[in-house]
Amino acid sequence: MIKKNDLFEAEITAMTAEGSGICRADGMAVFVPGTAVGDRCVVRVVKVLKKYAFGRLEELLTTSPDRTTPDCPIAGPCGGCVYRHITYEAELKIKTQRVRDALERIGGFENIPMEPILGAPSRTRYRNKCQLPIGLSKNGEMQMGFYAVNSHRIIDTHTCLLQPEVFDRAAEAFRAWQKLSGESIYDEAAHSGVLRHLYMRCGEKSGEVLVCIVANGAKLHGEDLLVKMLREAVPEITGIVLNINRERTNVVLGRELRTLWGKPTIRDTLCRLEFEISPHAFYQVNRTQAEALYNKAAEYAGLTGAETLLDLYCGTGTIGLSMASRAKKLIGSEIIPSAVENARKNAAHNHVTNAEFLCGDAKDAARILYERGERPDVIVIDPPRKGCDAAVITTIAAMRPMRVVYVSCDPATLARDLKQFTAEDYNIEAVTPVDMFPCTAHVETVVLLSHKKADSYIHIDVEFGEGEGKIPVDSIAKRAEAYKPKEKVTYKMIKEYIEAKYGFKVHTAYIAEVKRNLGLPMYDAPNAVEELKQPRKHPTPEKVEAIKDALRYFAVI
Ligand SMILES: C[S@@+](CC[C@H](N)C(=O)[O-])C[C@H]1O[C@@H](n2cnc3c(N)ncnc32)[C@H](O)[C@@H]1O
Repeated sequence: MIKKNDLFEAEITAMTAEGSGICRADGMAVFVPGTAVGDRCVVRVVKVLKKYAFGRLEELLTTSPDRTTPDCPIAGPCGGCVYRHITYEAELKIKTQRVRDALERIGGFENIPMEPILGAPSRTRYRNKCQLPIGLSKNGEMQMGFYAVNSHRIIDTHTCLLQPEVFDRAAEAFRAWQKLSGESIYDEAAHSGVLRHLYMRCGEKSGEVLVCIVANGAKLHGEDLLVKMLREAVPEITGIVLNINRERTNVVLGRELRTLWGKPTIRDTLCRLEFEISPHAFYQVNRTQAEALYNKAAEYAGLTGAETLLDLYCGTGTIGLSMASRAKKLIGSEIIPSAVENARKNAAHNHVTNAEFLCGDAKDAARILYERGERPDVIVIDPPRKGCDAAVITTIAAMRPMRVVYVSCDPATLARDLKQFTAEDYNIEAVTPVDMFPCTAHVETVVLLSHKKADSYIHIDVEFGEGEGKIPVDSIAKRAEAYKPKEKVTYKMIKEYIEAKYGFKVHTAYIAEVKRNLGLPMYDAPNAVEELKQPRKHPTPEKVEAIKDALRYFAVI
């Protein structure tokens, strides 16, 4: 049995979803970051759990043919680019395999109709947004850059190959201003000091740049000087704003904004539509690949101009709006009110007159639309990482659209949801992985589902509710319940995951507190309830994030 600090020699044979290489020692899987399939290496055991272990690469004995020299000096410690040490060809193969594996193992599908992955034209400088945390070094100097892997330790960084070069210039001007003005730096532990984050957005097509300083206060020392220095160094800047965030939180942006100069938004063009983007608005960070993804979704939607299109989880409406000219009617639905407001504005700004946007949980929105008698011909769904609520899929199936286009950012929850769709009479017609975030572990997938009996179905209208001839809403909930994942995620699993990944322990009560704040069911936490009887401190923001990460990992959220 291997134990911590053991050294062993092994070959990397596969990759985890997070981009670590997998090898075996004493029959146990060991995950080693920074390795590649085909590497033969000496590994030091860092942590041993019941079923797997974590290791550190100590020495590379034989290098994988997939390896390439990382072109970024902080690729290792930063941890953002888990694939910068391998070729793009190899990265795309890994991402394709990840989608295939999830569909086979979780979904139980065979003969998957996979199309080639849509790779990106560039692995560098593709992001149009950055948020750089600011902190103090041990000798009291400002540090700005990225958090080291699994921590809140800032790695001072002057360039990031994922971000446009214009952000580097703006960041340098900001650093120079901080030295001159002496504005204080935020201290997370003490919740004191002013400068928290430098947040920037740029319009790839418009060339506009917005610089947003996130501060623990409503005023900066030397605001005029800041505006002057930024504008002189970066003439592309079209707006400089101050975001006020006085909360003890890991959330980057506060609610309040004050414009220091120029305009508080930027414009960008996506699929021939123009979008006005504020610091708070959701917008795809890789515009070029977002277009590739939307074009594939539009191809799968197969609109002719006669259809009603429903865009569930529509965010600021971008996917649906990009297809609106090819549909008779577009209905978008989204849970965040400000995103719905943005979607309506985006529609008006682009003279789209056949669109309507609703605000609400997808589950309720789908049911309300069903009850209203809407029978969309095509439904596009683009849910968050946790996938769709089972009740959403059940109601979609009751609407019997000809086609469903599922856009997913997590192959595991996609596979789970596709299993339900196929049980609800839908066939998987095509699957295309899309690489939206080269060098990182993320992969998006677009799937086309079509109704199994599209040519021969009888249309039955069903009324939800109580009374004769109506279907009780309860029965939908029961049907949906049957599709919920069966494996029970225990507190122990969450604790083990966090200890392995972050190196610290968390109380059951902390997990329970985070679950309760997220509105998750608490029935499986008798110990947590006991522990909560004792007065206890609340988890630190770092622990809250670690717990949420674990809940996401186990697909609880
Ligand atoms: C992956 S984003 C997709 C956004 C949009 N389709 C786009 O491409 O820009 C998922 C969206 O689902 C929304 N969302 C999350 N949970 C939801 C729910 N339960 N009901 C409705 N919308 C939800 C999020 O606010 C977010 O805008």
